[in-house]
Amino acid sequence: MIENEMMKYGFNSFFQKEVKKLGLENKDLSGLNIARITEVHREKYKIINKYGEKSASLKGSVFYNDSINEIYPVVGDFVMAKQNELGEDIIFKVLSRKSKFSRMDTFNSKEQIVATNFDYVFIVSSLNDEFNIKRLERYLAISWESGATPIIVLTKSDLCENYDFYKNQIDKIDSFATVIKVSSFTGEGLDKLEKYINPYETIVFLGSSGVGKSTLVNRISDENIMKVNDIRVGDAKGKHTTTHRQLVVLKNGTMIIDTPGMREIGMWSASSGVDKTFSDIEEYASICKFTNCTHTKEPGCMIIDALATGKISEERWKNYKKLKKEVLFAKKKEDLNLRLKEKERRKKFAKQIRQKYKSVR
Ligand SMILES: Nc1nc2c(ncn2[C@@H]2O[C@H](COP(=O)(O)OP(=O)(O)OP(=O)(O)O)[C@@H](O)[C@H]2O)c(=O)[nH]1
Ligand SMILES: [Zn+2]
Repeated sequence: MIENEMMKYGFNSFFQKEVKKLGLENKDLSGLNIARITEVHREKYKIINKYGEKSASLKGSVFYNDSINEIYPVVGDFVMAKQNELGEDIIFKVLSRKSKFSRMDTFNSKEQIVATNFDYVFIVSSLNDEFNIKRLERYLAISWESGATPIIVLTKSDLCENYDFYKNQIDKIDSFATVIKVSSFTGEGLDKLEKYINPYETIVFLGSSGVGKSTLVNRISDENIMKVNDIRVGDAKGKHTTTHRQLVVLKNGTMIIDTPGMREIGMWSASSGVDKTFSDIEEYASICKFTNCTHTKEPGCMIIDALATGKISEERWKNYKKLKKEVLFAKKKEDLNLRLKEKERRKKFAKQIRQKYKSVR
C-alpha cells in the first residue's frame, strides 16, 4: 500500500516501514487509510487524509479495552483510520513516532505527549533582555532529545547592536546547533531561515511569550496565521487568545504545530527559577521538623502551619507543587539524556583505544 497522497503531509519512508510492520495484508487493519492528526479536542479529532479534512473518533474497542498498551493520538501523529462516508472516520491505530515532545501531567503524574513527528524545533529567543542562556540550554536539551533538529532563531535583530555578546554565549553551550539571527520587521536573516522551511516538513516553535514567534510565522508564511500579541499596558482585556488550528499547513506546504501543550513546555523550561519565585515557601519547608517532610501530615510541618494560618495561600502552594514536579520531571529526563551521552562517549573512547592497540600490534 503506497499512499503517495499523504507524502505532502509528511508521510515518508519511516512511517511506510511502520505500516509494513503492522502487517496489514492479513489483519483486520486492512482497508484503512493513513491520516494525520491536525487537532485534538478531548475525545474528538480532526484529521487530514487523501480526501481532505475530516472529523474522527477512536475505535472504542481498540483504545478503551486495551488502554494500557494503546497509544492515544496527539497532534502530528500519523494514524490508520477507517473512512466513514456518513460521519466521523474511525481511528484504529497510531503509528510509531519519529519525534515527540512531552510534559509532565501533574494531575495524574503521567507523561503527556504534546506534539509529534516534527522535523525541526525552532528555538526562538529575542536579542534583548529576554535572552536567557540557561533557558536556551534547556530548550536545546529537550529539542535534541525530541528526535528532531533544533534551529536557534534569534529574533528582533533590528533592536540589537551587540549580537556577538549573545552568539558567544550560545557557542559555549552548543557548537552544533544552527543559529540564525532574524528580524521580522526588516526581513534580515529570513532567507537563511528559509532553508529549514520546506514543503512536506513540520516545524514546532519553542520560546517564551513575546519573543516574536507569531510575527515570524506570519512573516514567513505571508499569511495571518497566528495572532500577534501586542501587549498593551492598561488594556483591561489583556491578551485575548483566539483559538486557531493546531497543525497548520502553510501555502508553501510546510506544516507548523502549535498546541497549548507546546506553549506549556516553553513555560516549564523557563521555570527553573522556581525556587526564587517561591523563596518564602522554600523557607518554611526548610524549617519543618523532619528534613524529609512531605508536608502532608507530619507533626511540626511548617508548611501545614503556614497554610492553616494563611501565611501561604492554598493557590500558591498548589502552583508551587505543580512547578516543582514539572521541573523535577524535566530534570530527570535531562539526567537520562546526559547518562546516554556519557555512555556513547565511553564507547567511542574504548573503540579508539582498541584501534590504537591493533595498529601497534
Ligand atoms: N522590533 C521588533 N519587534 C518584533 C519583531 N517581531 C515581533 N516583534 C514584536 O514583539 C511583540 C510580540 O510578538 P509576538 O509575535 O506576538 O510574540 P509571540 O512569541 O508569538 O508571543 P506569544 O504569542 O505570547 O507566545 C509584538 O509587539 C511584535 O510586534 C521584530 O523582528 N522586531
Ligand atoms: Zn513540612
